[in-house]
Amino acid sequence: MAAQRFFITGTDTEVGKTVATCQLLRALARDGLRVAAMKPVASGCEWRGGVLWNSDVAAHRTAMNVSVPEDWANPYRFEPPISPHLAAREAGITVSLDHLSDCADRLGELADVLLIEGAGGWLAPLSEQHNMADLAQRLAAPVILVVGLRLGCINHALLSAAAIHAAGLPLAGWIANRVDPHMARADDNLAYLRTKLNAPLLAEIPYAADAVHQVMLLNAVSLTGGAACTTPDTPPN
Ligand SMILES: Nc1ncnc2c1ncn2[C@@H]1O[C@H](COP(=O)(O)OP(=O)(O)OP(=O)(O)O)[C@@H](O)[C@H]1O
Ligand SMILES: C[C@H](N)[C@H](N)CCCCCC(=O)O
Ligand SMILES: [Mg+2]
Repeated sequence: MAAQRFFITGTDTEVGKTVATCQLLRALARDGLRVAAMKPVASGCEWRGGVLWNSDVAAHRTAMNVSVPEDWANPYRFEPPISPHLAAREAGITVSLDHLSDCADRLGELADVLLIEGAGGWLAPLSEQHNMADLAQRLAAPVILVVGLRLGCINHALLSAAAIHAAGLPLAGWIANRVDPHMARADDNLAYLRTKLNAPLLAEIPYAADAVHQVMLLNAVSLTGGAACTTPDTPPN
């Protein structure tokens, strides 16, 4: 049976999509599920042993519990750390949604859950024609929004949620990631978002130097079991 897939987006680049993806993979694996991740397009790669290496893809590999071919998990990789549409254009490559959909289908045969991490935020472009939202639509993947808790994130989170809704995709849930340990009124910001984002808060990720290696403490929410999603009245801790 094909994997249940989720598209992991964020309020911006560098808000913790990779950290959240890795933590969620581990949490689901601990529940006995076969989990895989995909990074459809990675810009910001480096040459290692004659091949382009990407840190997001490498991090995903530490948290997956199935073996998947690199060319399916990360079909497009580019060296410069710039917007994917520019990196692809400079490389003379057109990112194909057909190809990405094909790779996601193949990966989906190997796992129970497939997490697909976008690059940048919801409308980051893949080409002159397409962006992450088009890809998520093409993959028909419910969306998980990672909110990097820092000043400005309320606006970014609500705009992202509105755009996800406008794309006709369900917001399966959101994750609050404490990327800024010095953020003033962080809890008040989080409380406001809980009242305004019309989706369950799946988890809060504390600030930690080794966050990418940790396991997500999921709230009492069913992502994969088919039961109704619920957010507890009182968050854990
Ligand atoms: N909870 C956290 N505590 C401490 N550092 C964090 C946390 N979450 C993320 N970081 C750090 O912030 C940086 C950005 O995180 P990450 O790479 O997960 O972002 P991203 O949204 O995946 O970025 P991109 O758009 O490049 O894929 C990384 O250095 C990461 O280790
Ligand atoms: C290189 C970086 N870390 C990401 N992979 C790409 C971020 C693209 C952002 C595009 C934009 O919204 O301006
Ligand atoms: Mg990332």
